[in-house]
Amino acid sequence: MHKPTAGWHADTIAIHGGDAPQDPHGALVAPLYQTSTFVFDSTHQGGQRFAGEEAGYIYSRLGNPTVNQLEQRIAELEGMQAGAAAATGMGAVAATMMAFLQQGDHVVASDAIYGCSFALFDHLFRRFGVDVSFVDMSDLEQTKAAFRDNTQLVFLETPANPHLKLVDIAAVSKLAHQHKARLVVDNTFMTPLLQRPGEFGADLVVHSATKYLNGHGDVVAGLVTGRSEDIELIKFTTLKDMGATMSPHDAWLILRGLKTLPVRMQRHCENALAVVAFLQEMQQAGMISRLYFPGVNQDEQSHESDLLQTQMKAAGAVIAFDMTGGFRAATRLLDQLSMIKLAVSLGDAESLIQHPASMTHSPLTPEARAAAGIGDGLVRLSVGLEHADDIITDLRQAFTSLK
Ligand SMILES: C/C=C(/N=C/c1c(COP(=O)(O)O)cnc(C)c1O)C(=O)O
Repeated sequence: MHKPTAGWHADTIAIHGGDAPQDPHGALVAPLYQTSTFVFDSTHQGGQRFAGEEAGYIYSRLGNPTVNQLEQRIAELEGMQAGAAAATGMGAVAATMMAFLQQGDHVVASDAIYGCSFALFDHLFRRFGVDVSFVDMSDLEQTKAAFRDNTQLVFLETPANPHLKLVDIAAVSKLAHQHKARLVVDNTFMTPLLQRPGEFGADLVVHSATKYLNGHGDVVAGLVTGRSEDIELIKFTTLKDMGATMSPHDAWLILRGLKTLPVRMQRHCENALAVVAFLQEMQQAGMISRLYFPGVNQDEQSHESDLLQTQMKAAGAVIAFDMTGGFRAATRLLDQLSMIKLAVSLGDAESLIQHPASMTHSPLTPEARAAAGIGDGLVRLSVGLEHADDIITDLRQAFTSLK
């Protein structure tokens, strides 16, 4: 039966997007194809499939019906032509970047990115002869100056991990394309519900699906979307041969999580605004020296409020703040919380809090951490789906205990 996907809202695509594998029994939820390999009718058919002469599945590292359904759904949500699924967010980042790089190439990367993405670029890529320039992409002149004749890729996160720095996707995309480079945007903190980087010139959009997309803290996975030819290259060179493909079971869980993504993002964002208001009280009380949340520091980046209007539908639900008392105060605060969990990751139903300098961004060199403004007093909070009052009550008792 033809599915009229054109014109659907994201809320509908999140539930019905992607072609469900044919099921003879009419199951509402497509069966999970938890299989490593697929049986051929004949030797000839097997050869035809390997040769690409006949459509059909071969082996789950090369493609799987459940995984394909997810890849199609995330591509429809991002408004991109195609998608590819990876075992982790880092698998998606690595497979995407390496599909377009070779020894002697150059990458321009934002200096505000997740610690392991920094480590992949700064440690691993350099070992294989790819040079990376890390720049403050809120400074377009500095960004422009970083390009070289051999620049093949530009990589950024916005809002960036850990303190939500915003980057003008359209402006950086223009610079990338002027230099015949592709722009890769990591959209993990927003999801396509709040931001679609492809609409502002991103060529490839990557996600840690571990976070909001799955949203239940029970999967580690990654996704990338883009033009069909780029996604094919990623799927059938780096992902296939690096072996960083997603399991069918993880894809099935993420398909399940995506159904509630729209309502979850709405609640995450509502809760975050209430928590920001409380943290602003702590800032006025002198316990927080600086609060990071899109649109909060109007003085710093009025351009930030423009971007919040033009490329984002909401500010998201990750908040960061510098404790006035530095590392010691940050440690005491985190250790005092009871309902909010002291754990890395983000985008789960449970509120999670962590210390970037010693945890998620510990792979950064001290110089890189300083350049990215990640101090020892910085705390990052992923606001969950609990009742906002209960989140605030837990924070309030922890702050009170510091007095
Ligand atoms: C512990 C992990 C955290 N982040 C991860 C992450 C990844 C990498 O995603 P996998 O962890 O490989 O699924 C990619 N892109 C972004 C913006 C991320 O925040 C964390 O920050 O808490």
